[in-house]
Amino acid sequence: MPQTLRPLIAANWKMHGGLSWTSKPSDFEAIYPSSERRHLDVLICPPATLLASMNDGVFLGGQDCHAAVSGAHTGDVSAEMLKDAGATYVIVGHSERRAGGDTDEDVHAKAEAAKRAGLIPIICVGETESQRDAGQAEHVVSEQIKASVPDIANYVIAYEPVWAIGTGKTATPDDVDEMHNAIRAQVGPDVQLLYGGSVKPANAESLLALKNVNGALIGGAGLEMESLAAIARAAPK
Ligand SMILES: O=C[C@H](O)COP(=O)(O)O
Repeated sequence: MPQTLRPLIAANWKMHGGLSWTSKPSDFEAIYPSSERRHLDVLICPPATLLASMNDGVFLGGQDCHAAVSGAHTGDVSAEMLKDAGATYVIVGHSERRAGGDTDEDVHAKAEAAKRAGLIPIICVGETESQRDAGQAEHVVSEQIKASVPDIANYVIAYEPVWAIGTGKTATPDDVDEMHNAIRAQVGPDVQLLYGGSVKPANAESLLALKNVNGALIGGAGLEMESLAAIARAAPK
């Protein structure tokens, strides 16, 4: 089925990588040249320490931000700092940050901070395994969206079932289809919806072919440029 929204293939490197890895985005360009991928966008979200050293033909993003512009917030990075270092996007509300204490209200404030700084927030939502088993998945995700998404025009939603992250368990295309159709009905036609959770080259095509899946948020398989490129190549043209 034709997609109306441009695919976004996003790699979240989490706490992996160092300065010796800075050749990787240029490796990506060699493996899958931008001249062949004008129909999609590729984003790499490295650790903040690497952002300023990367500038190789893909979009860059942060993995989290503080809601304030600056101040006495030891260890934090503001959206403005990410922008200054070359970011276009920032992930907010990743389940690994929510597990560390981020509430929907925090995620809402961080998404507003992203807009203030001129970044596009990728707002993550997703249910736990016990919530899914209890039949609450759609309700949980809908409530997270209501509470986490501010009144801004330009944002991305990443649906990441917590039980599928880094586990090798991928939601079935039917499960993803059902959830993404529900999210689409809630947020309207203009918001890119990414699926995340054990996306690999082997399952990317079936997930990216779904009508309301407009890209992927990739953890482990996004660390290697070959597998990231294979996933990107699976996106519909
Ligand atoms: O941000 C990415 C997600 O947490 C997915 O990670 P994963 O692809 O390793 O399951």
